[in-house]
Amino acid sequence: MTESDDIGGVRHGVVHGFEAIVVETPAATAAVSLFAGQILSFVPAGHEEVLWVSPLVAAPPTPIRGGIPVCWPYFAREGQSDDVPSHGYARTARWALTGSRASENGDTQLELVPEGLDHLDLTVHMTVQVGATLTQGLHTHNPTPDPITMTEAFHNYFRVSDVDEVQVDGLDGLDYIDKFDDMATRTQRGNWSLPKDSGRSDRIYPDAGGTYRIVDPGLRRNVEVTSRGGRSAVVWNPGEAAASGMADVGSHWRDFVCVEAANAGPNRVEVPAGSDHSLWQTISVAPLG
Ligand SMILES: O=P(O)(O)OC[C@H]1O[C@H](O)[C@H](O)[C@@H](O)[C@@H]1O
Repeated sequence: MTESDDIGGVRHGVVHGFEAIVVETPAATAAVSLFAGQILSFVPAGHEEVLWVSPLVAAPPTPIRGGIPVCWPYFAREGQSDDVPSHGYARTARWALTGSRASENGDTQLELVPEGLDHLDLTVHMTVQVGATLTQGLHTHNPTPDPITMTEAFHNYFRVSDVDEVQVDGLDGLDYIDKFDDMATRTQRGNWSLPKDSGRSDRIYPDAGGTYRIVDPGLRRNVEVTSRGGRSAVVWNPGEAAASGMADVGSHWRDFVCVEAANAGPNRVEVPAGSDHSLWQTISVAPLG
């Protein structure tokens, strides 16, 4: 998509203090920050805000705490030296809107590219489709003559009633790498809930099934994430003690859980020379029955 059709419902605005592309369709509203290409808001018609953005969010170039950070071309500092920014360069780049169009079903599609990342070997662009569901695609191209290995994530911050009261299903029986326990491998038994003993979670679930559901009795809704091209799930909340040392979380740690669609840990992606790779996710909301 290199052309912009002249469609209604797409405008520039300021959301949470960030210059953003605001999308309004009959089925939903959404906003994408041009700093970081980060989706900051998704509100399907008849529902409340799905995403959490910290009320203590800092100004650029500090990464935005909340919404959907795009971690690219690596997750955390995996496979990198210690002196690189956490979660890659895309989440502190300025992004440009390169296309917008209406699809046949009334959804609005955006295409965005990060600027100033020409020093990287890989290139990337992102598609965002706003409708009753939110679909996001991160498309990596390797223009070099050699294969390149990468990791990545959609680092979704979901707004919840109380992280202590929600569960995440779709993970039962999976092994996970516990980043809060020296990368120990353990097995998930039943749904995820915030561990009562440690009060925090930083888990990579490799080879996960691709469908994860946040069950939130307090907000009386399920939020479902389905991923294609993303073999890992990550579930993160720093818990009270660590959050108190984070300027942009603090006392608000209960208000979100990150359930991320990723390729991380052992699920590195090798992009062959001259080839492409896409990470997709779709987010949907349903009332709790
Ligand atoms: O503080 P950030 O760089 O935004 O990272 C926040 C978190 O992201 C992921 O979930 C990682 O697994 C965590 O280890 C990390 O703490």
